[in-house]
Amino acid sequence: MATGFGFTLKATDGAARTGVIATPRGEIRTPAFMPVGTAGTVKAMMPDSVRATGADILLGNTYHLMLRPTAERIAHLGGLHRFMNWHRPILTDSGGFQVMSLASLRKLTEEGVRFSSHVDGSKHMLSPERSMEIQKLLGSDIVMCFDECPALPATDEVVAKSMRLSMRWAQRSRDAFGDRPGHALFGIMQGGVNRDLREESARALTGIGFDGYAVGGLAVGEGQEAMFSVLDYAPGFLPEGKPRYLMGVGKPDDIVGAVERGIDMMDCVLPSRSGRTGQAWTRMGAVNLKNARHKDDPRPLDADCTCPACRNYSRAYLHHVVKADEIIASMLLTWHNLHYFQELMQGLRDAIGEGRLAGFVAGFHAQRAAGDI
Ligand SMILES: CC1(C)O[C@H]2[C@@H](O1)[C@@]1(COC(C)(C)O1)O[C@@H]2CNc1nc2cc3nc(N)[nH]c(=O)c3cc2[nH]1
Ligand SMILES: [Zn+2]
Repeated sequence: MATGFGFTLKATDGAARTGVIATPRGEIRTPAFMPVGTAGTVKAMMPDSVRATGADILLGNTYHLMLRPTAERIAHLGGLHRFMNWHRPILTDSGGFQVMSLASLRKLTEEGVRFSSHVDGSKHMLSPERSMEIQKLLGSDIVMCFDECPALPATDEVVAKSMRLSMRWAQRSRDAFGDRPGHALFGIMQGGVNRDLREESARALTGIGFDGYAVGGLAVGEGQEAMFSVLDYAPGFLPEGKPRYLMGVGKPDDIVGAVERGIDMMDCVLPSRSGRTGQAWTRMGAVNLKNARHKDDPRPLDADCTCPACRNYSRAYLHHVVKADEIIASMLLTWHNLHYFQELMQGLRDAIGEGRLAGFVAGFHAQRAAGDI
């Protein structure tokens, strides 16, 4: 790991691991869930509230911040931590995935990607070198290589061609990142759902050498079964002593299955995005607070949850403010969802640490199957 970074494995249970990533801005307990703060904010949350849910690290996006307010402006104002008032670790995605999923008029070449902003149509370019420069300007603690994530389904030929481009871009990212004590660079494995291509990608990345390794190219619509079939072998292609980060995942049962298969870090817009649409995630399963059945229900969302929404409000109130599209609805449900996701991560960390993950997972699934939610 880079100077100032260290990953200590504390326990394993089957393929699952629990440990700590030490960084200059604080420790990250793994397995870790990273709330997504795309444009310098975890939507509907104050930074102190994000911390209160149990988050050790959050995610920012090169693509969004380079367009607005620009990385140069954030650097001029003291960097992303100062700008958004979050002084613990930040991981930034490198922009390639967001360009392909959000920008228009994209032109992909060996050099990089030229595209038009989805914000104002202005012309931009991202390359491994420019992505490293932007992430350095932002001051993020964990920098992601610039890669290309092919949309699935795709032929093996298309996936292979894209993966090999990403591996050349990984080398260029490494070269451009240089030696930055206190900052880590993570490589991103590609290869779709093809085991040989995944292994080829892992060999290429470990040959270059990174402080951590992401499993990319998943959570792009392939479905849980296909994702788990890749995770049954892909983490094992990566160095045991380095963090393994599964990008863009996911629903609670995706998270549990990924941790069982050796993943240490995850991020997903789900808890925050669904919180803004009236959807709550609970130990018993998903609850849609738009549903009229809640309008007279005096019970809390989850009587065993200690978050502000569950401690102080009824389902009837949550239903009312969701239906009225009140701002507090997004605040309360986002807080609850992030609190639940972090509580799930703590449960996983404790279970792995005590060698009882199988029982924890069985209980997790049993709770979701049973009872009225
Ligand atoms: C764009 C947005 C907001 O991010 C979510 C969500 O939409 C959406 C869109 O389609 C679904 C699947 C429904 O979820 O996919 C995102 C979650 N999956 C995901 N995020 C990723 C980020 C990644 N970053 C890099 N650099 N490389 C990758 O290979 C990569 C793969 C990823 N997979
Ligand atoms: Zn709650």
